[in-house]
Amino acid sequence: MMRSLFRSIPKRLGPNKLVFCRFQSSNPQMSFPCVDQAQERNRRYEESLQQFQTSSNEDPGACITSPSLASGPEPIYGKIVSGFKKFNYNNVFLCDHGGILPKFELAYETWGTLNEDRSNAILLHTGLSASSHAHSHPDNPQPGWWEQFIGPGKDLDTNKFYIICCNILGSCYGSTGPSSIDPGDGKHYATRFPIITVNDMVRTQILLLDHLKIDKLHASIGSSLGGMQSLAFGALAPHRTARIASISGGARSHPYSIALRFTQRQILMNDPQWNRGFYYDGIPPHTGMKLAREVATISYRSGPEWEQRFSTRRANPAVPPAMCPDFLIETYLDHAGEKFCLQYDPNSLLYISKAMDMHDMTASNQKLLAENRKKNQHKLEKYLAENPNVSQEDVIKANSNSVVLPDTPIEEISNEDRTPEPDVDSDLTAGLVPLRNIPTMIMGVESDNLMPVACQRETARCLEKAGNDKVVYHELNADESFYGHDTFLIYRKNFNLVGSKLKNFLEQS
Ligand SMILES: CC(=O)SCCNC(=O)CCNC(=O)[C@H](O)C(C)(C)COP(=O)(O)OP(=O)(O)OC[C@H]1O[C@@H](n2cnc3c(N)ncnc32)[C@H](O)[C@@H]1OP(=O)(O)O
Repeated sequence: MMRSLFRSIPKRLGPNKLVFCRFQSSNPQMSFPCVDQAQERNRRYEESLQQFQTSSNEDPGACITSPSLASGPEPIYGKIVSGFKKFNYNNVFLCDHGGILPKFELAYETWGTLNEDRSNAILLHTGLSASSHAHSHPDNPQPGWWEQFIGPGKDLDTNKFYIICCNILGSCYGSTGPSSIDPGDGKHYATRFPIITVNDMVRTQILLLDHLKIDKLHASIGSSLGGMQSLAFGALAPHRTARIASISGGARSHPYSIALRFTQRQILMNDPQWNRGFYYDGIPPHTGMKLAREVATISYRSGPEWEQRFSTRRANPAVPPAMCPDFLIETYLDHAGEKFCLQYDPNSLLYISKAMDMHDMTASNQKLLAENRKKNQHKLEKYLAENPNVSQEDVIKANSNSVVLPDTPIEEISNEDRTPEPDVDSDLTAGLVPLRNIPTMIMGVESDNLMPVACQRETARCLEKAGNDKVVYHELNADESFYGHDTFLIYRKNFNLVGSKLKNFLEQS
């Protein structure tokens, strides 16, 4: 007679609420609740897909979510259709690596009031998986991912500034990305979506600013990938921002970060359900996503924090050791993966994380991209020839934003005592010349494993060498924050160093 084995595994439902869930093993010999859990998720997804297909005409593939995901820094966007404004750009857009988007959309949200001379706007660039919902508002009252930082009198003071937060190209939270429909054939782009760069993301945002008739920003700011974008903005359009703040970002990726993201992509792409990116009509690669998120979470936080928070405690010392989540750190990672695996589009993760890897503001890389774009101009011409109704002028304007590098290399300040630096330093210095007149705040966190503080030091150093004498550099040491990369997302009342330093920088004349 078949015997069902049950095994209890702990599950956190909220702070300090540990309950035990029971999963039935499909194999009578062995019990692996975490494996059963993935199968159960598959079954639930299949069921909800069927229900969804019968009850709605909407597309289940666009940003899939689970009803159990009702917490976290971002709202549950599910079928993301409202709560933000939309910028529709109906002209062709040529990407840095030669891909063509016949048109694109960007979701954005705003807080505060644009002043009469339109000079108080701050563009808040987001991290990898964030939506435009940085703060609550009447159209979406759920708390945003920077809820505590934005508002009247807050770090981003809405009494003074008009804050614009834009969901990035490639994402799935209302902007055009792999889960969007290709107008060419009415099907999801999936992995036919073009490779995009951080510059491409910023170029679309510059078009949004044109649309909003904002010539010059008070500041371009962001953390993590957002910090990369805020710097890229300075290289693409130095005349369009009065300040830049980059927190835990950097002017180029670190090989360690690339390695971490590569591993996540490999895990995801090797989930058979990824199906080379064409999963929108079926079950998404949720197991790959979950595992990728677990690896990502390891890179988002720090060892010292986890020592204090979890140490080597087991979730339930009363039960025998098991292969499935057992230590508190394991149940924590499991929870983080579970929470995310149906919340975000896997292909968006692939494209955006790849863009982060390729982020490199050295002069040589920026020149290469500019050359690439010139080489690919014929694609635009072909498109225009095939679509005579498209305004040529608009297309040229949209695709003219390119890096503003000097024609002649800058002369390095001579310093005989200085030990020769590796080439990359001068290359990055030359790449940052366009930012030399823009007051720039760089902030790093010593406990950051993902974007090592060395990247922030390098960015600040090269900016100074490029002639920028208004670089403000802050580094939070281990006593000031041990939350690693995610420091910028964690608000601590009366000890909010990220917010307070940013506020000082934004409000100084
Ligand atoms: C790379 C870029 O460009 S951007 C950077 C990317 N970073 C991210 O995406 C951030 C992801 N992290 C988050 O979203 C976090 O929730 C933050 C940063 C917003 C807040 O962090 P914290 O306040 O420390 O909370 P954290 O999420 O770590 O822990 C709380 C959650 O873990 C659960 N939890 C805590 N300990 C355990 C445990 N031992 N076992 C199981 N679950 C646990 C809690 O129940 C809670 O669950 P809930 O969120 O579903 O309510």
